[in-house]
Amino acid sequence: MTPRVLISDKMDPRAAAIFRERGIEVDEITGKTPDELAAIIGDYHGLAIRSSTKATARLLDHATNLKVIGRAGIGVDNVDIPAATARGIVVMNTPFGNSITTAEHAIALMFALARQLPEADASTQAGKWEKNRFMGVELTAKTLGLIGAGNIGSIVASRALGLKMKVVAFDPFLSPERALELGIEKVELDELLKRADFITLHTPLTDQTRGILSREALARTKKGVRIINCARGGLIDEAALKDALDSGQVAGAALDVFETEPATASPLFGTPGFISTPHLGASTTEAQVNVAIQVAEQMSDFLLLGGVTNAINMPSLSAEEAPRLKPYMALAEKLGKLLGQVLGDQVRGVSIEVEGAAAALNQKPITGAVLAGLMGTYSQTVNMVNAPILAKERGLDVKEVRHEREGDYHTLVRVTASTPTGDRCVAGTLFGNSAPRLVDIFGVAVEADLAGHMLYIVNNDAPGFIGSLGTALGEAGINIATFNLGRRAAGGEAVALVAVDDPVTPEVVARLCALEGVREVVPLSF
Ligand SMILES: NC(=O)C1=CN([C@@H]2O[C@H](COP(=O)(O)OP(=O)(O)OC[C@H]3O[C@@H](n4cnc5c(N)ncnc54)[C@H](O)[C@@H]3O)[C@@H](O)[C@H]2O)C=CC1
Ligand SMILES: O=C(O)CCC(=O)C(=O)O
Repeated sequence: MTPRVLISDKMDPRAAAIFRERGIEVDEITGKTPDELAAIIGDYHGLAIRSSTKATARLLDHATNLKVIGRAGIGVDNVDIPAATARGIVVMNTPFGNSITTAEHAIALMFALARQLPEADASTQAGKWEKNRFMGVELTAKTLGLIGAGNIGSIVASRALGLKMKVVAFDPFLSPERALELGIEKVELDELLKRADFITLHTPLTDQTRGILSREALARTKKGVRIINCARGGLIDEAALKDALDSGQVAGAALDVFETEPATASPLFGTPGFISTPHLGASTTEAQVNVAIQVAEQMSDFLLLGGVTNAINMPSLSAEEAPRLKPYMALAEKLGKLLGQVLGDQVRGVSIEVEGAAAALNQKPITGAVLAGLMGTYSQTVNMVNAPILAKERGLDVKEVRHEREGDYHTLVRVTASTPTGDRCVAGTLFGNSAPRLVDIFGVAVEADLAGHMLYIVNNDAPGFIGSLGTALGEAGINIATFNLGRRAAGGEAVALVAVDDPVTPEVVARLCALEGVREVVPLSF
């Protein structure tokens, strides 16, 4: 059967041309409402999008034939990845095609802020010739504070250094070696806020980065700072930014992205010193050609040949290895995700050991899956293919160890993370050669399926704890699906892995932390 692809956002015509050349039927239907899209999505095997289409769980419920979503761009926050994964839909992005363009937009906005270009243009074209009204600032010798020094952030850094600026960066995952290579200084957020004359944001929107420029953070900035956001709305508290512009704490702000898009109204509009563009970061001919060609090639390869490139939710694989390796990679990714969610930016290195039956397999995809799971908790551009390169760039020390002998399990994958406070180890096996199971978490034996929403809880082993935990979750309306317990010794440290039916909010986490004997609570999702 001929595959059919729907292009539902405005995309360079080369994408449609490639699909047609490769024998795929393609429709370009843009500007549809979610309901209109839901009514037609069932006819398609591929969906090619930019940022306007929201691939929600509701839309995907109607996508009965959909096999692949291709994002012509980087951020996949408009795609419900767990919902796509649950429905077996591969989600791909094009991690590097628009990064130079987006970095250039950030630099353009920095110049626009420094010289008040939009206001000066409007005034001049209104016939006012207000030469004395517009006094700018030089960029040379000023300090640029980068929040996020990944792909785009590092390009911004190189351009800023060319402008003779000093660049400081806050990025917990930036290694000192990489910072040195980029010629920038790695600092803590507070230090950046104190020192930066300009701040530019280049992180994904995650639970850790949401509101990173909060009201409190804005209050700690150098007075007269200028702020640029070409990453994602939600990184800055927009109401607090408005107040900071009004008070003069922030001299200028340029936003390409907003908490709610399209942003057709905002209290920021019309505020002196405020500049905005309608999510134009990636909008150059060059970037749009790059991402359109790349997404169409990747999606065609997948639909016609089964080739997987730049997938967010699936490892790249050859046809013969796939069936044997797939359950191991699912296990490895879950172990990496578990470590990433519990240990965050503490992980300096990982050792991946395969034992028993696992030792007979190609270890690279298993390592790739561990790294993709680990780094996927803080980067949207990481996938099976680029995880080892990114790990190297970030100075993550990766070791692979193979033990042919069998231990307690006929097959085992063990991942040990080295952190400044010591090594932390998790291990899993396959039940029935296919079902991943966690069997060891930080030295405590358990037997747990890592799936859906979970809670990792460390508590003092004491009578009554399980009851109070169940009551607290029940009061929050959260249903427990499964409960796994383990402990180092009676009366010592105990670990609970609780699968729950719904995500656990930070408020509920805070309530659980307050229960007697609780030492740590981390919400997990798989
Ligand atoms: N305005 C636009 O049109 C465009 C926006 N973007 C957005 O730009 C952002 C960055 O993209 P890339 O550089 O390609 O991503 P990337 O994944 O290469 O880099 C993100 C960086 O953020 C860092 N990071 C993660 N959590 C952090 C935290 N809590 N604090 C500080 N740093 C943290 C990561 O370590 C990483 O170095 C993404 O959100 C992407 O969607 C990308 C292209 C176009
Ligand atoms: O496609 C676009 O215009 C937006 C690009 C973007 O935000 C991204 O690639 O993350």
